[in-house]
Amino acid sequence: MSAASAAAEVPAPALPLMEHFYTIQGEGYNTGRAAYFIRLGGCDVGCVWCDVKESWDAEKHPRVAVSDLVALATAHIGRNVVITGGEPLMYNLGPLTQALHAAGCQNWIETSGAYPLTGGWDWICVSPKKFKAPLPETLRHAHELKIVVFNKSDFAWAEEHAAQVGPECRLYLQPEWSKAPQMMPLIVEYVKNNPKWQVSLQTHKFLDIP
Ligand SMILES: C[S@@+](CC[C@H](N)C(=O)[O-])C[C@H]1O[C@@H](n2cnc3c(N)ncnc32)[C@H](O)[C@@H]1O
Ligand SMILES: Nc1nc2[nH]cc(C(=O)O)c2c(=O)[nH]1
Ligand code: SF4
Ligand SMILES: [Mg+2]
Repeated sequence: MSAASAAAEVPAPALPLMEHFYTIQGEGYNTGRAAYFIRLGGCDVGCVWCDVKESWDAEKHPRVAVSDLVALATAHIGRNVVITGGEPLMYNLGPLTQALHAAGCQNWIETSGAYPLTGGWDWICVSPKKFKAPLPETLRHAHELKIVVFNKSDFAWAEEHAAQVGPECRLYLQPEWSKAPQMMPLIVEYVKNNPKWQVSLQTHKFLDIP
């Protein structure tokens, strides 16, 4: 047996699955588009304002085989799949993204960029965090940079990261959900004065959908 066919018979490692749902992408460039969300468990970045802290402990979530994840993601008419978490890049996403592509999916990722980029992606959203710095290599691959604005010092921090992405990368400022009433007027003024940036809102929270 060749090394290649032996490798093909080794099943891809199962991944901890917190939740999965078919919804509308609520944030950033692909806002408004139907997408199947796969939320992997496990994150050690520790954002104080994280809106999905239940995802952090990978052990709390069952491991699911790649083939079963693909079956879930392709059970609806849409073929856009968002891999999120938790921090999805804590895992090697090569086998999952390969299987999703083979099933005709478009693979999108939501990541902090704190771990090496693995897998094949049609859209990469990097949302860097102060709590664990993004890798320069991952920032260079971003199609979209999405900065969560928690206080007014975050605009200068956003510019530091905008200087590290490629020339085609879309730039978004998204208010931290609980601070939106205070931060939104500042974001509006900032985008008016710095039009390379765009506003991103967590529209799914206004719509009360997942
Ligand atoms: C829950 S995270 C999971 C993916 C990855 N760990 C990350 O942080 O990019 C998904 C997206 O939600 C954003 N997010 C998390 N908590 C938020 C909050 N309280 N307000 C606004 N955006 C938030 C993150 O910055 C990220 O862009
Ligand atoms: N509708 C919807 N859009 C999203 N965009 C990014 C999300 C995430 O938690 O990664 C998310 C989410 O949880 N729901
Ligand atoms: S990196 Fe993402 S999942 Fe992890 S704590 Fe921060 S917002 Fe939450
Ligand atoms: Mg979310």
